[in-house]
Amino acid sequence: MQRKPVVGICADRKVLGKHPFHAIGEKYITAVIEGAHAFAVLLPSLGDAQSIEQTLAMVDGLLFTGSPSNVEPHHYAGEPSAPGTLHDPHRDATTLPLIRAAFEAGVPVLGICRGFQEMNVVFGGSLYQKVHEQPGRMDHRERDEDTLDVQYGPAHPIRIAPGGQLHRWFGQDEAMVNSIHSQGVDRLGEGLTVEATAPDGLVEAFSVTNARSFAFAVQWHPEWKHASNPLSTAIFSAFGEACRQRQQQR
Ligand SMILES: N[C@@H](CCC(=O)NCCCC(=O)O)C(=O)O
Repeated sequence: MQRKPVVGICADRKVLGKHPFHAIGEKYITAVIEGAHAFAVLLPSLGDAQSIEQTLAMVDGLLFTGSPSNVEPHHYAGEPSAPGTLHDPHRDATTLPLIRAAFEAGVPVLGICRGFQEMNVVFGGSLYQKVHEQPGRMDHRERDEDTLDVQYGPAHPIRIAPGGQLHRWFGQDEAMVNSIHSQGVDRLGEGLTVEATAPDGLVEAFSVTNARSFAFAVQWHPEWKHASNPLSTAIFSAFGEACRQRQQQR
């Protein structure tokens, strides 16, 4: 039997009822299985309770997903969050060091939405906490009253940087993407290359310059109905291929 590459997906820690759970949106799991043709394993967000070294030895790639929670601002010297902001410190304590270690070990990393923001922070970047309150920026949030198909449907165009990895995978200069975020890149991290921007100039995708392997992140949600979206297919195919190459090296 041809074993598939193993992709670890870090969970959100959330309290359901009276107990904490570790949860991952099914759309991320199915996109790894179907889009990257990989074997998905769910990783708990318990900080250093589990060894990063052992995690990296078990996987051929890592996916850092979106989440309604925000990265705690102290990780990027930001102002305290507005009262009532949802955070997930257990996830921060797990993903931020894991992203750094994975990059240094040459393990393929794909970041989506919150995962994109986590990667920017790991490389020394900062976040707008409310993009829509920034002069000249669009409102990148979804509308609560809309259906999922509308929320995750096309919301705005992106300009894809000529000569970049995304342009090489996708082959076009523009695409429509969904938009489900209140936070966004303020200062881009060190050693990151912009791969796509929104009409208001907000960074929508970046790669890690000179990375040993796949190290790419997007602000939008390519996992949503990925198979019917050529841009999503291009991203997950490239990620899956990088994970297969890692698997062959193990
Ligand atoms: N909380 C951050 C990131 C937003 C985000 O990841 N949204 C998706 C949530 C649901 C899903 O996983 O699809 C922000 O507000 O910018």
